[in-house]
Amino acid sequence: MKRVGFVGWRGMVGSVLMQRMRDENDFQDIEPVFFTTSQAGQPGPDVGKDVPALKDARDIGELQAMDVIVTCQGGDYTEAVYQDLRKAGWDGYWIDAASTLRMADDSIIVLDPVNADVIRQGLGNGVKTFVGGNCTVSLMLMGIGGLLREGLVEWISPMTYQAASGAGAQNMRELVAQMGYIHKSASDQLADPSSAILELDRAVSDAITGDGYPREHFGYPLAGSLLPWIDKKLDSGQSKEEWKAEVETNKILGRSDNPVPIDGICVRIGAMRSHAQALTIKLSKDAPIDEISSIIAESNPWASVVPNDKEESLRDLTPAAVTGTLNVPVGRLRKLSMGNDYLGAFTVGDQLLWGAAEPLRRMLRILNEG
Ligand SMILES: NC(=O)C1=CN([C@@H]2O[C@H](COP(=O)(O)OP(=O)(O)OC[C@H]3O[C@@H](n4cnc5c(N)ncnc54)[C@H](OP(=O)(O)O)[C@@H]3O)[C@@H](O)[C@H]2O)C=CC1
Ligand SMILES: N[C@@H](CC(=O)OP(=O)(O)O)C(=O)O
Repeated sequence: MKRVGFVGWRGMVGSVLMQRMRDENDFQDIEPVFFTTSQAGQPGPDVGKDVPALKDARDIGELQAMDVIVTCQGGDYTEAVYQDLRKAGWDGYWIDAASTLRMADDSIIVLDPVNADVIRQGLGNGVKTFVGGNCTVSLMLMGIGGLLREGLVEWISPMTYQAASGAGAQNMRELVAQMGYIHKSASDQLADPSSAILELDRAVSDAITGDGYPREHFGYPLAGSLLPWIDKKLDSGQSKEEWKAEVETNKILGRSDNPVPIDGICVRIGAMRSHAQALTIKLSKDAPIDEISSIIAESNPWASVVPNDKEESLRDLTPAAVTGTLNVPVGRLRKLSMGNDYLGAFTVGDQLLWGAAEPLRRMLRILNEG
């Protein structure tokens, strides 16, 4: 049985990973050891079997005793520990949610329903470092990866609608606090159905722009507004989140030598934990919508096609519909007025599941099953 060390298991991504592993009985087949940066010596979590007390996540000696380390602790931790651990001679498997090592030459970005072949080849070549992809990228590929595989895509422009969870647990709290603050500020006008709508609008607007609006974590209003920038600015004028779309997609697909151009604008909206994105896809040929739909629906068990109708789209193609599930529906499929080789699409998925925890869980399973 492999000794598997878990770091970052009590954070937001880590908690989702723990839940999925419990649901799938994954702990049964491994010897889990839990680490912490702040609570060494305390009891480990309940995973249905005895586990030792929490170990210090910065203790290289303890980490070296692991066959596999799974970390959801974040990039600072990876930077602080990974190189020292490798330099100390540790040759185990490192599975990481953070972006730090994603573009390293000796790492593979894992999303096995899309790139099992790349993962298997990497394992065969002795790769030991496996990193989960950016949430938006992974969710796009779970939805329309089949079209890329079939060579139907010349380029993609994704316009994203990203949930608060991508910014962290405190930001999710802040979004709800902002919603509550708005409601409180406008409650008098809301309680009186005959009040003038512009009075309600003014109360909301004053609340959002006023000093009392909770904005410690986002810095700006999200509820009642949106944030058209995610992560830092690069010299290209892209945000880092936008830059990831092309480089990560092509690395996941193992086609960095012949990359598909992918670029768009990433936007934070007031959803809790499911990201959505509208895609403009330049097709390499005038493929019929029926063929495109079949490729998407058959590409993996979690992708599905929502018919391009109002009722189905409003019911099935939203953050509210998919949150907490592994489903990645793709809809609004239609040829755009620019020409028959321009495809419009809209897709949505839970960014804490396929966007973060699930690819790591499945990578551990692949290692365990050999
Ligand atoms: N948020 C996201 O959408 C995604 C995040 N990631 C990556 O995962 C990393 C971790 O993200 P996320 O899970 O959001 O981080 P969190 O802030 O939720 O958790 C990180 C660590 O904070 C410590 N911590 C301190 N106080 C608490 C508390 N009250 N409850 C729980 N944990 C606490 C824990 O470490 P300890 O036990 O050692 O004290 C925990 O492992 C990110 O830095 C990023 O690299 C990747 C993809 C998506
Ligand atoms: N940046 C993403 C979340 C995230 O953690 O991405 P990455 O794993 O690439 O750092 C978002 O804000 O929605």
